[in-house]
Formats: sequence, structure tokens, C-alpha cells
Amino acid sequence: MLWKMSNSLVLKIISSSINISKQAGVIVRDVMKTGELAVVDKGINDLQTEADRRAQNCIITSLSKQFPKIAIIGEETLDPNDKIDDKWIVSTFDESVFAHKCPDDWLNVADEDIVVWVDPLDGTSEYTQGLLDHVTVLIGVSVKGHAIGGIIHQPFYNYKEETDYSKLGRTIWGLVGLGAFGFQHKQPPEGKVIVTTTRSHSSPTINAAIEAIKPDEVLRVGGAGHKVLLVIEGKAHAYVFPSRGCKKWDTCAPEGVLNALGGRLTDVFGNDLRYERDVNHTNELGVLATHDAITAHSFFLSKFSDDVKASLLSAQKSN
Ligand SMILES: O=P(O)(O)O[C@H]1[C@H](O)[C@@H](O)[C@H](OP(=O)(O)O)[C@@H](O)[C@H]1O
Ligand SMILES: [Mg+2]
Ligand SMILES: [Mg+2]
Ligand SMILES: [Mg+2]
Repeated sequence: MLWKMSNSLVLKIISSSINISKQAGVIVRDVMKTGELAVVDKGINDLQTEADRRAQNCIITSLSKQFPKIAIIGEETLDPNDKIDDKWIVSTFDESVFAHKCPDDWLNVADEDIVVWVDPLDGTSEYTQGLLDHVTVLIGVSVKGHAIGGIIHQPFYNYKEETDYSKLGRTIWGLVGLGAFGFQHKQPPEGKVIVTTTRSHSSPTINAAIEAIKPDEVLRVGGAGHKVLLVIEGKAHAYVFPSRGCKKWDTCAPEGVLNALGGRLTDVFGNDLRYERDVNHTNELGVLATHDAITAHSFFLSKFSDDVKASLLSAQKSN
């Protein structure tokens, strides 16, 4: 098979990132096992633990060794003298990815058009509180500013049933043109509206926006990756976050997976998020993610009032 002989750069990045995300997941579980989280307060309601630091080091070192010419942006600012253990550097590929033919759009992508966005541990606050299924490792791939694929690794998946730490975890990945793998894609229930939103960064604007939707159920959970998992597994129709605060490394991988499945992630005005290397890291105009790019997305967009939009614009101006 010809494509096996010449795997594209994009497929190689996805394939390598799957194995890297699993190693980051091992690190995240191991730090939790030691109980020594070494928490650093980065700001209001914004924590960093030893697991965030070690996992980012593992991901960025591994990716940049394999792909020295692409841009890689991670959430954490690390001490450059912090060297990592060689055993954490991943140089293998998930071969199952190469069983797929690379979609034509990604066959000839140049290194300089790629930016990989890394959130080594999404849901840090929930991690410190023992809400372990809210935690994900996110590696998102963007091409010319668009999220086209990503990996969402959930290191503690099944932790309530499985007591053997080494058997925990699952890895979901997707690429536009191929679809998404590693989970059961389900449509949310018809005849009712379920939204997922923040549990720890609520505000009057967010609450007003949710009330306007008149949902039957609101799932208040942590983690951007986790909320998008709820959407793609049919547990929620939409992830609604009309507020600043969520960053490009929170949204790139989930958006890549959603895009691969026919869903959509935009700001509250319906504009695509941009992922070029020099963009503002903050998603200033909020986030809306839905399971269906056309009908559901327009439905939820139509529920954002002028007041909600004005509040985001004025917060953007004052920053
Ligand atoms: O990677 P961390 O810092 O844990 O990422 C944060 C997000 O930045 C933040 O938007 C999420 O907020 P909500 O859960 O309140 O939506 C937070 O859970 C983490 O994912
Ligand atoms: Mg953080
Ligand atoms: Mg995050
Ligand atoms: Mg993080």
C-alpha cells in the first residue's frame, strides 16, 4: 500500500502524539499515586502541579525531537533547567494510525503551517480535588490556523470500576477527513436539551446565557476536554462557555476531534477560533461546542443575547 511507504507529516504527528499522550497519562497517574502534587498557584483559580510540569516536559521534549521544525505551544512555563528523565521521552508511533490513508488535504502540509497546542493536564483543579474523570491530556494539531485533528487522552478513565492503575485510561483521536476513534460516538437524546458548562468559573453572564437556553439539564463539570467528551459521547448537546478564560491549548484538540465528527466549536458569535503561532492565547469571546455543526450550532448561537455578547466584547476591550 503506497500510503504506508510515505506517511504524511500530519499522520506522523497524530500517530506519535497518541503514544506521547499515553506516556503523559502515566506521569499524571504516577504523580497522583505519590500524593506529592507540589501545587503552585499561578493566579486566581489557576493551579499547576508537578503532574502538569512533568507531563508538559514529556510531551514537548518528545514532539520537538521528532518534529524539530513545527511550532509547539504548551500551557505551562517551565524552568529550562528542568531536564526530564530519558525514560519519559517517546519516540514510537501508534502504528494503527498508518492503516488509514491520509486525507488529500493533509498530504502535503509544510512544517511551517503546523502549530501543535499542548495542554499537559486539563482540569488541574479537579485533579487536585480527586475528580479524576474530569482530567485529560490534550494535544491539538492546527494547520494554517485551523484545528484539524487532536488527541484527548483521559488517564483515569474507568477509575471508579478498575482498581489496577496500569489498566486505566483511554485515548480518543480524530482527524478531519478520517473521523474519530477510541470511543463510542453517540448522538445526544432527542426531545430534550442538555448543556455542559463550567463548575468552577461561573459568572452572572454565563448563568444568564444558560437560563436563556432553558435546558432540561445542566452538567457542571471541569475541563474543556472532558466537556467536549460529554458532547461527542451524546451526554450533552452543547458545551456553553460565554466567558473569557478558556485558552487555545484547551480548545485545539477537542475542536480537532469535534471537526472530524461533524461537530463544531466557535466563539459565541459563531466565528472559528484561530490557532496560528502568534494568536492571542485566550479565547476572548467564549466557546460554544456542539455535536452538529449546522442545526444544533445555529440553535445555541441564536440563544446568546445581545447583552451576553456585549459583555464579552467589553471584557475583551478592557484586556
Ligand atoms: O488546563 P487547565 O488549566 O486545568 O484548564 C482549565 C481551563 O483553562 C478552564 O477553561 C476550565 O474551566 P472550567 O472547567 O471552569 O470550564 C478548567 O476546567 C480547566 O480545564
Ligand atoms: Mg492550567
Ligand atoms: Mg486546560
Ligand atoms: Mg492544563
